[in-house]
Amino acid sequence: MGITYEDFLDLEYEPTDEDLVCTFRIDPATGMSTEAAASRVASESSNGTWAALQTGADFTDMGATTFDIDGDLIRVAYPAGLFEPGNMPQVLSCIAGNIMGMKAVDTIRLLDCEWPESVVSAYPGPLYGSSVREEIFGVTDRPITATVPKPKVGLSTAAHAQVGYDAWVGGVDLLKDDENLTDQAFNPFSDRLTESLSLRDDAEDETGEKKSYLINVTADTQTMLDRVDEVAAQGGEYVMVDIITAGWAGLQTVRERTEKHGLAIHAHRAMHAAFDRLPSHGVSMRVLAQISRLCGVDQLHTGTAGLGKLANEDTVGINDWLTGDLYGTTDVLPVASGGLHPGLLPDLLDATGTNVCVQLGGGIHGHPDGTRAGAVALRSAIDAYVEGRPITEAAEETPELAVALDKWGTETPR
Ligand SMILES: O=C(O)[C@H](O)COP(=O)(O)O
Ligand SMILES: [Mg+2]
Repeated sequence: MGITYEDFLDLEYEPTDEDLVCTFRIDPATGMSTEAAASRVASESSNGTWAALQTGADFTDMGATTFDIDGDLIRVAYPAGLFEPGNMPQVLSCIAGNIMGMKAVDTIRLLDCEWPESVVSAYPGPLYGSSVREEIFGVTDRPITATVPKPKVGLSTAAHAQVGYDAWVGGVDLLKDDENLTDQAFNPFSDRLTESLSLRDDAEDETGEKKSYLINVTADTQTMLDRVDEVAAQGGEYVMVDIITAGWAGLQTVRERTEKHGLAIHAHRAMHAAFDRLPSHGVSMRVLAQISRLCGVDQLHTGTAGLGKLANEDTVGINDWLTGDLYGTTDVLPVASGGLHPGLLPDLLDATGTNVCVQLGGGIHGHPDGTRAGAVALRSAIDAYVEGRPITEAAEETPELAVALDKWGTETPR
């Protein structure tokens, strides 16, 4: 028995319920037919290589099959047995591994995956998902809100916590660390945790509302686990992980530990654009979101439907996937963040619906009257939207919102 590229292309093949089906867009190299490139994608991502191989009796065929070619789109079916149960790095070493750099294609993009139940069931999925709104904050009718103090790094521990306090009492639900704030000398992790949770308690007393803190535990895996334990011991409800830079293995290990403590995971996606920004190459944000759900994040940044400062692909489609059914697993709460301000909220929430977390950094702290006023403006805009009122009407009663709308209007920042 030998294996050659041709063995990985079968346009008559019908995927089974056990197969993981991946859709790729490919641009074959000069002189390479689509069929030849497509068969190489299936080969290199499963059990083939550039040379024809001889196999003997002690061999389980874990070959993938390209079963559909439609212009530059190809679909590849992978047998579930190719994948180690619950090992996301291993899955990605198949479906987004060597093929991303192989010369048979000038570009290749993993656009979408259809995950079989046999693969999904080996992952924990989120502990809370969008139920954080109700379970942590007791909120059912509105998006929850978050804010990142700005400047994103450099604030002292006391100043950072004070910004959190001002935002909480102004009406924000969640204080969030920025993606590059972890444990630096100007604002050490442990001090920040203690001081912020102390002011959180004050803000809860003052407002009568539940408040919480997304503290960034991102580091090497052992340090992340220590920080997760510390957050739980101090009475936090969440940890935040930069899931792309920390890596899927680290995230999976953190997810095991957060389960033990009942903590939720807020996932920041910094560096995702290295994979998904160029439309013809890499791994789509849609697939990164799917992987995040399997690995068990509760909240995930998914963009702002084109309204904010960051380049976005299909925010609405991704959010639908994250909140849709996946064999009964818990959903994920989408987080809209990056260049938002109150004037953009109606269009944003029209696009995403209200089962989201809305995060404003500059859109709160850049308010001419400061953080607390910025937080009041955000909350007023959210409440008006949920009540079905124009935010311009709410601005007549809430001067903080009027000032924000006057400053930013409905412009999309860059
Ligand atoms: O981490 C984030 O989500 C960003 O720092 C958002 O900041 P911005 O609201 O000022 O764009
Ligand atoms: Mg940020």
